[in-house]
Amino acid sequence: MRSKLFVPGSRPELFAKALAGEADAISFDLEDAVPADGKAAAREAVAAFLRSAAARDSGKLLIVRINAADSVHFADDLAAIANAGADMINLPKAESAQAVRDAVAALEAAEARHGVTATAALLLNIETPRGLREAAAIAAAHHRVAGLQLGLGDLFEPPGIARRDNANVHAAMFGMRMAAAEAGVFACDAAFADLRDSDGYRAEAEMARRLGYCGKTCIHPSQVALANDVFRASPAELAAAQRIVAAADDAARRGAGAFVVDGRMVDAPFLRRAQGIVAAAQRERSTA
Ligand SMILES: CC(C)(COP(=O)(O)OP(=O)(O)OC[C@H]1O[C@@H](n2cnc3c(N)ncnc32)[C@H](O)[C@@H]1OP(=O)(O)O)[C@@H](O)C(=O)NCCC(=O)NCCSC(=O)C[C@H](O)C(=O)O
Ligand SMILES: [Mg+2]
Repeated sequence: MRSKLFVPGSRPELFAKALAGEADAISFDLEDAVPADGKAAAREAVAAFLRSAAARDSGKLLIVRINAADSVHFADDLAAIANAGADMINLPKAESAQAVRDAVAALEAAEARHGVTATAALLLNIETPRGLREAAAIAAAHHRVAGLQLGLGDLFEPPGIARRDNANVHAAMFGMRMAAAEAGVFACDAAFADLRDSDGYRAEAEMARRLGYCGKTCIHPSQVALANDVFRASPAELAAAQRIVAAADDAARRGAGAFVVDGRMVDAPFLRRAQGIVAAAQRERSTA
């Protein structure tokens, strides 16, 4: 998931446009992009669209960001979305492992009422000071958790932390990345509000990539190509990874766990990374 494009659930005229674009994932928002008096219509519109053939056959990863577990909208969101066929449910403002388990229990109760078995994975937003402090426990809270999503709007704006200071962004990114790595789930980078600042978007995306994030959130179609470009392995990276994977077969035949490729020692962690790059490129080819 190199690019994850947000579409407000209250703007159904954008749904088909989002599907027609190049984003790997579409995230239908029921939370902050939807005003309180539009929540009911938005959740019905999103649920109906998810059930449509256009959505089902799109090949995109389909995500719904519901409202936070402590909000008055949470139960109604679950009731509408639990059997709509989303690939992932995105829970905002995750703050503790127990709260995540409680949210999963509520989701499973909603699924049971619809007579469906669990299918959607969970993407949890780390976007509060407590959430960042608890991120490793949150990521490991339940086997349905597939990834963590950084939310720098919520994390930085209320306490007045400057986004243009790379050290601030790096600290938050690194903390969440370590938590995701400890739990073995993916990390997705934050939305970026300044639509005119493509250099700023790219700089953050490149920092996220260097930290092992899988992709970056987009809030406008103009950001999708940037994210896809930054998170796609370059031909040189892919070729180097392929050389490592090929050399590993030879090394295994010789009984060697450490070997040299392109002048660098390779052992298990380097091989795992190379295998990941090759597998991602194969997935990209098979869905292109
Ligand atoms: C940001 C927007 C409100 C801008 O909308 P608009 O002014 O309509 O954009 P443009 O006129 O520049 O649009 C150009 C064309 O692209 C289409 N478009 C625009 N946005 C989208 C979209 N998201 N998906 C699909 N298509 C889109 C327009 O219709 C135009 O098409 P055409 O007329 O045919 O040329 C808007 O982009 C928007 O609402 N974006 C999503 C906002 C959102 O969901 N925000 C919440 C998630 S981010 C977040 O919460 C961060 C996190 O939680 C944190 O804490 O940090
Ligand atoms: Mg947020």
